[in-house]
Amino acid sequence: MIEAIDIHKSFDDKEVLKGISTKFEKGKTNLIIGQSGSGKTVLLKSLVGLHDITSGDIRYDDNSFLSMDNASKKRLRQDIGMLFQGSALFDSLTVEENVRFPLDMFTDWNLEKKRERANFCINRVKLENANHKFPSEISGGMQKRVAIARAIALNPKYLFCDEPNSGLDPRTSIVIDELIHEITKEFDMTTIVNTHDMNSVMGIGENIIFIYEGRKLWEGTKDDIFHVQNKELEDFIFASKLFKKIKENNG
Ligand SMILES: Nc1ncnc2c1ncn2[C@@H]1O[C@H](COP(=O)(O)OP(=O)(O)OP(=O)(O)O)[C@@H](O)[C@H]1O
Repeated sequence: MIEAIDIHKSFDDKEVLKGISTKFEKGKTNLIIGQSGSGKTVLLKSLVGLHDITSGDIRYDDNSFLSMDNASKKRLRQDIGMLFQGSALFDSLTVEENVRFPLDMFTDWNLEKKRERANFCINRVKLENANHKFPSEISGGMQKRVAIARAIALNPKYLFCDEPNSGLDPRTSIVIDELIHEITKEFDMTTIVNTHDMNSVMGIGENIIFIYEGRKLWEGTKDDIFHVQNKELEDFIFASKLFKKIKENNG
């Protein structure tokens, strides 16, 4: 579990996160939703330590991130898998080399063991036979799978995904969402996904927090979200004509 405790984050005199507290649960896909500019990416980066927060705390399984010494932070980083916007693959490396990269960086395993682990991850995301291809030779959806395989290479306890569906068509987006959801269950990870895609919310939203102008305005599950009386959340959900129609049809 990851806990955010009253997180504030400012850039100069601009306060972007205004006191966010929540719990991201283990074995669940936790979604952070909100319109563009609401602070989702700043929150995600703050949670993994890419931004220093202005005040508050972050607890990883009850260990305060701010109180950790450098050695503990380094160990924690190896327990964190990250999936960035785009896929951030290395163009000059093959699929297998991309997936092996964190193992090359963080383990002292021999080549055979690293290849075995990389291939396990590649097979897990159903990319058998793509090992020797370069990113430019595979589709956007396949690149995203490679990025997922790389993110789980070190068998992380925590998985962070920033807009995993950006640039993908709706069908491929569903496949990627389902893959993230499946591996979360399979490896019992605490997964946090930033998204403004309502299809993702309805597909994999087990625990959702809604951010509006740097504040958490609501949290709940996909089953609750349509019954919430909150103007900002309704504006966010029903910005999509499809979801507006669904609501009208359900009375
Ligand atoms: N390094 C920074 N310096 C100053 N302001 C920043 C910085 N990073 C983000 N911001 C500001 O913080 C606010 C929230 O940005 P953030 O990227 O978290 O939004 P978001 O909800 O992730 O949006 P999107 O869905 O478009 O990615 C924006 O006003 C942005 O300009």
